[in-house]
Amino acid sequence: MVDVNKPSSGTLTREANLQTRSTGATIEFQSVRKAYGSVKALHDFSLTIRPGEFLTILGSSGSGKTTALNALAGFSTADSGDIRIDGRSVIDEPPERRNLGMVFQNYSLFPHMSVFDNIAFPLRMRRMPRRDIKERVERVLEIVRLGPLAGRMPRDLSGGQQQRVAFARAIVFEPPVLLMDEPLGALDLKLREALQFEIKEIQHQLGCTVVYVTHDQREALAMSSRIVVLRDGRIEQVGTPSEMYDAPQSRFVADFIGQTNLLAADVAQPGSVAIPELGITYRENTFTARAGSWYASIRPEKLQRRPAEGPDIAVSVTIQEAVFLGDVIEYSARTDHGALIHFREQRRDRDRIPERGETANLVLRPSDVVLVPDLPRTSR
Ligand SMILES: Nc1ncnc2c1ncn2[C@@H]1O[C@H](COP(=O)(O)OP(=O)(O)OP(=O)(O)O)[C@@H](O)[C@H]1O
Repeated sequence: MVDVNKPSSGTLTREANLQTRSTGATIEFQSVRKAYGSVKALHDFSLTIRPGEFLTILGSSGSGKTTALNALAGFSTADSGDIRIDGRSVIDEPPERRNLGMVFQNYSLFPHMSVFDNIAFPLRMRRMPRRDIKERVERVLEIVRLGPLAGRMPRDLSGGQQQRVAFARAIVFEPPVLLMDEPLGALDLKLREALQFEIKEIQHQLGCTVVYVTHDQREALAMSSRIVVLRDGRIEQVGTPSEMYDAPQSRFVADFIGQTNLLAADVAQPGSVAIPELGITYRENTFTARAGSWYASIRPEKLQRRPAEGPDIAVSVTIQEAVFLGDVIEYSARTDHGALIHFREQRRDRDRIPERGETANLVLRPSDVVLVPDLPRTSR
């Protein structure tokens, strides 16, 4: 029997024979603007989301994520601009005409309806024959592994189970687009990670386009085909998770996505870079950065204790703290020029962990330094 209380590894959903499959839609935001009084929540927001894409809108609180999602859902009206789904403008259509599946943080299940009836609701609204409804709901219950709980009321379910019901209700009518606003925000970390896999797996099989909102960069990296970073209502950068991590285009994105060391850098002429806090100057011909002040973003795993080779840059440090994380050790260390930096090592068997006060030589490849501009905050 399926244990519905246990977070899934994803294998069960794979075994469920999915016949449900929708074709994902293309979504276009065209210069969408929205202000609340003097607060400009969304400035000239333009973005094309491809069919079947898992697109995450990522940003800190108040950056405009929900405003963008609500404009797409039809819960709020854009001040100007257009939103198209498969080429059709939906800007004047009420939410129910847009045919979108939606999942929010607070489950929003109907408390007086059983799990079955909650999931059946969108199909009844669409006047589907009773026999087809039963078949569809049972199939979706199997996908989200809630079959044994079909007769329960929402109040008798755990948070994770309620969220699975909300997810089932959103996918049961096979929508071409699924909107999710912080759907896992109320759950604990372990359950959140298990459901991340499950949602991704099911979306992959359904083929629908997903627009997902979160402020959690780890969740965005784990789930998305592409991420949009919003800052103060503007798009700061759009890219795949690896593009965002490996090639951030601003100090903000470098800092927001993953951990990094951000250090002031001076480019004297194209290809000649000084990072005073590391006490280094080096040449890197692939840099096309213009002369001036930049920030060097160096990911902690790029700093390594190993012999320098060829063009490698060496940095001498004194260990401050070593944090044992099982397979990985994270260190903080002080450079000879006063900067506190972080580096991270995979732990190998029987490696001795250096202690506080020991010196170490770290090595870095010039191509692992990403120079980013410090773009100012925009005024609203
Ligand atoms: N109904 C409203 N009335 C006035 N201001 C609003 C309203 N809704 C949103 N705002 C403002 O618009 C800006 C963007 O809000 P939005 O809810 O889109 O941000 P968010 O990124 O989703 O934030 P959070 O992660 O906290 O939900 C914020 O400054 C917010 O205070």
